[in-house]
Amino acid sequence: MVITNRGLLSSSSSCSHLLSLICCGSEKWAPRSKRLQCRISSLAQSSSTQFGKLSCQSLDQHNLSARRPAVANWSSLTCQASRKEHYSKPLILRSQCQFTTFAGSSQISHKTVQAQAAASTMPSTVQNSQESDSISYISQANAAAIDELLMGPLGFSVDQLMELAGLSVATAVAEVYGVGTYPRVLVICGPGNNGGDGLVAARHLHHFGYKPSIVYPKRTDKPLYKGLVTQLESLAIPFLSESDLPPLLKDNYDIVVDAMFGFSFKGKPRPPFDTLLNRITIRNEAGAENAGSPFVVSVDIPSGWHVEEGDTEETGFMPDMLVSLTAPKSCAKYFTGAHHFLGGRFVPPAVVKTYGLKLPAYPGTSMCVRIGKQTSIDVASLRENYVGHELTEEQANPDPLKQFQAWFEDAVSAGVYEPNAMTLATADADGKPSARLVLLKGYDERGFVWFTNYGSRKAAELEANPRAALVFFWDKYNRSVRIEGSVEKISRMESETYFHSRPRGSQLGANVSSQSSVIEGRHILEQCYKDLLEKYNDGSAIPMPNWGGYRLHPVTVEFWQGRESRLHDRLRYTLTSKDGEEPTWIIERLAP
Ligand SMILES: NC(=O)C1=CN([C@@H]2O[C@H](COP(=O)(O)OP(=O)(O)OC[C@H]3O[C@@H](n4cnc5c(N)ncnc54)[C@H](O)[C@@H]3O)[C@@H](O)[C@H]2O)[C@H](O)CC1
Ligand SMILES: [K+]
Repeated sequence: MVITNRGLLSSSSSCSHLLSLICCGSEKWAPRSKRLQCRISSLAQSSSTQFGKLSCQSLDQHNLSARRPAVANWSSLTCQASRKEHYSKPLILRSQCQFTTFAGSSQISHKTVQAQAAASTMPSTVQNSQESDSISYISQANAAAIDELLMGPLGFSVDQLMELAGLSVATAVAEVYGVGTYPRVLVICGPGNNGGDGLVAARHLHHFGYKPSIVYPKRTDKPLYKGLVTQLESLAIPFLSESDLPPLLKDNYDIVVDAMFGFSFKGKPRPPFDTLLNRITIRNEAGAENAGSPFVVSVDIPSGWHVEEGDTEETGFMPDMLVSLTAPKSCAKYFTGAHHFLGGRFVPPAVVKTYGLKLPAYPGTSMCVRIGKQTSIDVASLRENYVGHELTEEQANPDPLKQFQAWFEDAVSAGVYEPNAMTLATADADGKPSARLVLLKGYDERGFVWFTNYGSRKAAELEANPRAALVFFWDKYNRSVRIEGSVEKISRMESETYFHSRPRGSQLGANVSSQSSVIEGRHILEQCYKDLLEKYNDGSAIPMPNWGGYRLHPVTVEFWQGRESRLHDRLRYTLTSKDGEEPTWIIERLAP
C-alpha cells in the first residue's frame, strides 16, 4: 500500500480489492501538537462484497483512535493519530489496517496492509480543508493516465496541449508579475514535456512584451521541440548556457520560470538540474544574502519535488507561484507560496467524470484561474520594486501631448484594464475638494475631454471653480500622469455627436440618471429605464439630456515613472510664457 501525505492515496495489495486512504493532516493541528486523520475506504463497490471488518492499529507511539460509520454495510473507517511535539518534524503515522471481505456468509479474503502517512510541517493557516475539499488533487499515475486519455481516445495532440499549457503559464505570470515591473524572465527548461511548456510560455511571454531568455541544457531531437526552439530563435530570444548566468540571478532577471520537471519526475534531480535548482532555492533559506532574488514560477510541479509527497528531500525549494496544469498534483497541497493558479482550460467532461475531478470555473475568457487563497497581505508592506523603465530628459518628448500619447499607447498594448480611466479632482467655491474616476474620451492639442451629467456634483463644482486635476495610473508600466489646468464645456454640437455615437442603452441610462441626486431605491432607475425603453423602442433618436463634455486645457503635466529603490523619475512640463512670446513648455525634474 503506497500512501502519501494528505491526499488521495493510491494503494495496492495482492488482494483483489483496492483500498484508498485519505489523510488530512495539518488542518487539524492544535498548537504544539499534530493530528493526522486518515479515512480508509474501499474502492471496490461490488454488490457481492461487503466489508466484514476493517480495523486500524498504530505501529508507532501515536495515540491512534479509529472510528467507523454507524452503518451495517460500511466500507470506510477513520483513524486519527496525534502526537504532541514541536512543528519541526513531520508526523508519520504508520498503521496496520486489516480488512476481511465476505461473499454471502463465507469469508473469502483476509488481508493486512501497512499504511504510512505523514502530516507536513505547514502551519494550519496556509490551507484550509474547504480548499482541499473543493478541488481535486491527482496522483502521478492519474496524471499520466489522464494524459493518455486526452491524447488517445479524446483526440488531443501533444503539441496542442503543450500550447495550451504554455499559454496558461504565460497568462498567469502576466496576471501576477506585470510586464512593466518584471520584464526580464529566465525560463529553465527540462528534457520532457514540462520543458516544452516552458518553451511555449517563453514565446507567449515575448509577445506579451517580456524579455525572456532560455536555459535548455538537455535538448531533444523530436520535431515538436526543434520547432519550438526554431520559433524562439526566430524571435531572437537568447538561449544561454548555465555558465552565461550571472552569479546573482536577480542582477539579470525579475522572474525565473521553472519548467524543469513535471509529473514524470522521479528520484533526485540529476546534473545539471541539481545545480540549477539550487540556484533558485537559496533565496528561501533564512538570512540568504540573495533574498531579493527573482520570483520563481513553477510549471505544474515545483521541480525536484516528489509528485505526490512534496519536498521529501527537504531541499527547501518553494516557488513563489505554482501553475498547476489540468488538475493540481497531490504535491500541490504542500505549496505555500503566494500564488497558485490552475491552467489548461480544455479538460473535457469525459476526463472530469472518469476521474471524479472537482475543478474550479475559469472566469471570462481566462486561460488560468487562481486557486487557493493568496497568502495574507500586510498592506503596509505592499511595495513594488520598480525596475525596467526610465524617463530621462533626453527621452522625454518636448511636447507633453506626444509624451502622453506614447505612454497611453504603451498602456493600451500592455493590456491595462481601462487605460483611459482617470481620477478627476475638482473643488467647490470654498476650495473643498472632491475626486472620482471618469473615462477620458479624447485628447488633442486643445486638451483632455470627458463627458458627464451637467447636473452632477462635479459639474456644479466646475461651474463654481473651473479648474481641475486629472491622474492616470498604468500599473503594468508603473507609470502615472498628472494633468492640471482650466476646464470649459465643449460645444453642444461636439457633445451631441458623441452622445448619439454611444450605445442606445447608455443613451437611455444618461436620461434615467439625475446624477448625484439622492434616490429612494434602485427600482426608481429600473422603472424609468423600462419606461424609456418602451418609449424609444421604435428606434427613434433618444434626446440628449442635460449632459455633455468638458475639456481640460493643461498648464502642467507631470510624468511619473516608478524606479528602483524609490528613486522614481518625475518630469514636470509647465506652460510658460515670456513677455509677448508664444507660451512654451519647460521641463523640470522633480525629486521623487
Ligand atoms: N495534460 C497536461 O496538462 C499536459 C501537461 N504537459 C506537461 O507535461 C509534463 C509531463 O511531461 P513528461 O514529459 O511526461 O515529464 P517531465 O516533463 O516531468 O519530465 C520527464 C523527463 O525528465 C527526466 N527525468 C525524470 N526524472 C529525472 C531526474 N530525477 N533527474 C533528471 N531527469 C529526470 C525523464 O528522463 C524525462 O526526460 C506535465 O507535468 C506538464 O508540465 C504537457 O505539456 C501537455 C499535457
Ligand atoms: K516544474
